[in-house]
Amino acid sequence: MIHARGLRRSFRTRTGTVEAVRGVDLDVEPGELVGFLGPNGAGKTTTLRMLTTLLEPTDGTATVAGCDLRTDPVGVRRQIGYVAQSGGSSPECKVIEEMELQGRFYGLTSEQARARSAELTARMDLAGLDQRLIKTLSGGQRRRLDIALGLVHDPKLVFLDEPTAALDPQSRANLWTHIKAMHREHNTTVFLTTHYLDEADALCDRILVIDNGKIVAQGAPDELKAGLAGDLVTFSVPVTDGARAGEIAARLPEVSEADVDGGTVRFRAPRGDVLLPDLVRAIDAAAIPLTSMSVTRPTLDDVFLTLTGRSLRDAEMGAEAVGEATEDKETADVA
Ligand SMILES: Nc1ncnc2c1ncn2[C@@H]1O[C@H](COP(=O)(O)OP(=O)(O)OP(=O)(O)O)[C@@H](O)[C@H]1O
Repeated sequence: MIHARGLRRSFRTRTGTVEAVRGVDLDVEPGELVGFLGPNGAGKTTTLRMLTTLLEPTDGTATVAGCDLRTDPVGVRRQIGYVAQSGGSSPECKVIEEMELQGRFYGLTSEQARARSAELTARMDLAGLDQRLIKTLSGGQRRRLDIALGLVHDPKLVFLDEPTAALDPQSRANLWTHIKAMHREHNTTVFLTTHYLDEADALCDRILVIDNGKIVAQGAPDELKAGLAGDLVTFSVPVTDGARAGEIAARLPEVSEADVDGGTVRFRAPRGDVLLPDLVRAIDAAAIPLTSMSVTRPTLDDVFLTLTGRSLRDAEMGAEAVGEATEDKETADVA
């Protein structure tokens, strides 16, 4: 559905050239829900704007929904839906007017546009709000309307740029439900950017991690986490049995970093949950009484920390501070 090779984009600013995207290769297959995760300024939006034909790449090639980005940008635009970070609806318009206008814009007859609007407003939980001015909608309702507008022409591929930015936790969870339903029930391929770890974790089949304009890792959320040191397994036994329990644990397959502290044994394993039954059997066979046991999954923040040497949250805070100091965007584009 998306195949990009060596995508690059630089911008000339007053203070020099910014290499926003520095050679991105990516493949998204039909029906996937892929998250593009990275801190502020990592290059997510720039990549998205290139893939949606809004920005010409400085270098590289891509096909999007079967059309070549450079030679057939109109074909790309016909096939995709794009929901920008800022949305695209007019505050002074009524919901129904905006929906129908969007339908007409994509070549639907008035009747088709009306039917499509009714279907999408129902799907996005906006039924009953048809006659409301868009400026009176809540943040969550407005984001759902933005997504409905992006779906008017029934695209097989939808790009969502920071879909839940600035929403409260309840509205975010609600929007996730709608995005999942769109993906599952209509088999829509979704490519979304986010800098929320929990969002990427909860929503996405696969995550591409971008930092400094380059993809630094990709995989299913669980794969990425398991690719680290693995889950942390902790269990407790009587202090007198600690050393023996530690030796038993260390003999289990794929166990690393086994450590004993009194009656507490800790170790790492790629899938701690899968290892637990074997561990329980082995400890039981040695007639050692178990008093407690837990498995802790590494977080995506741990993944980011391992890959880049800093936490995603620190990176975001750092980028925000830099962004405030050098607000130099939109100076001049280097095509
Ligand atoms: N038009 C522009 N002119 C100059 N620099 C730009 C322009 N657009 C983006 N940049 C710079 O390119 C880098 C990548 O920006 P981009 O918006 O793609 O990041 P992002 O990962 O989407 O961040 P955010 O999460 O804040 O949206 C940043 O350093 C940004 O300041």
